[in-house]
Amino acid sequence: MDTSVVIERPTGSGVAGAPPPAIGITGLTVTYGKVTALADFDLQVARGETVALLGPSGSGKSTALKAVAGFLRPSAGRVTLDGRDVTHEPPNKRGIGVVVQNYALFPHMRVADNVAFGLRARRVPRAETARRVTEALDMVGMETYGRRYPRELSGGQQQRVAIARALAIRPPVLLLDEPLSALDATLRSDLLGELQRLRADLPDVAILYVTHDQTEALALADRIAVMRDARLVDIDTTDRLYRRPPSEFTASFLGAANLLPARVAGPCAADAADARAHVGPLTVPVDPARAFRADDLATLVARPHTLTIAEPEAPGVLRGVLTGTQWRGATYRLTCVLDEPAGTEVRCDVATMDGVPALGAPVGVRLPAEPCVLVPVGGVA
Ligand SMILES: Nc1ncnc2c1ncn2[C@@H]1O[C@H](COP(=O)(O)OP(=O)(O)OP(=O)(O)O)[C@@H](O)[C@H]1O
Repeated sequence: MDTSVVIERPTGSGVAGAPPPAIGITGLTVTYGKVTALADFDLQVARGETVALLGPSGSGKSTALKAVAGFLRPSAGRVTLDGRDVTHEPPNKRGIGVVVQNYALFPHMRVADNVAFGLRARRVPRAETARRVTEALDMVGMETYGRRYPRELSGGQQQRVAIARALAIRPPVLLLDEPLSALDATLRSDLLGELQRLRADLPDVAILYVTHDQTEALALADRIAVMRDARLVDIDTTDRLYRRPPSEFTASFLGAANLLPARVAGPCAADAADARAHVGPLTVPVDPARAFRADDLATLVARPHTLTIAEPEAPGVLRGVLTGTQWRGATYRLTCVLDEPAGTEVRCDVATMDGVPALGAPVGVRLPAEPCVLVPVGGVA
């Protein structure tokens, strides 16, 4: 008799009685020849939730999105939509709205026909199609452009039309693959604002948003999934991942971060309230992202805007030398090289140059009063 036990991973939300996730991805693996583009990837997106897939180029973000859309066939794992297994369904049966970075509008069709395309393919009656095209164009502020051709629109306008086209089918799931990356900085910022407004207009739609731009992820996502080398490395709510990154990689990828070498003062559990670590000559309270043993080497994460400048002889500061200043518009970014931990470079954002010494002069760097997060050493490429 076969006594082996097959352990199935849950595809639902994991909570008895809870609705299945709008998007459920379980153990998804995609290979291109010898390249593993996505390895054993798990992610669930709830109805009404926006999850950003954030990671460097080549980390597998678009591959994950394409597998959800049905544009490629995974070598293992499955995809569910609202609990329905769609792993082997073609894209047009999945009922998903997809927007990619280079608009992909049909050049020979007017804007209204582009937006109507998915509805006509679904044989939606003509009057209803007209109503939904107007509604979708209205949502992206393009209601007066229906008769234009794509070539008569700016890049930002074309991307709005592409979003309207995806929305016209009223999809429960919207996949956005770097939708702003082809636009210049001003347009990107405008359209980011519009996507935020649009999000509020679509309270039930689950959105998976692929980007390598942390600003977009921070602005739009409820949760961020950080990817690296075909794998999901960290996932949490946007606020928590930014304020309390669990790894050096996520800390540095999600905003500027100083990574200070530290040594753990005593054994501590993850999240322990009384944990302390030695940083240079100081012993400071820390917020451990995981359990550490006494004397473990670790890394203290401090965002540049949380550090302040002080007199080098002031108590409780890390002494160093000011090696650089850079005006960044709203703030100045100071670079200091610490005496201890020797040679460690820290960046500190200050609103004014008042009290900042001359380049090459000694300076004190004060850590924030709130404990900084302590993460394991290593992991930044
Ligand atoms: N059609 C393909 N054939 C072979 N390898 C591919 C193919 N598409 C992607 N890859 C490889 O799979 C890996 C993941 O690619 P993917 O496009 O998912 O990354 P990404 O994180 O979306 O990157 P980017 O931000 O640059 O778009 C990369 O190593 C890439 O070179």
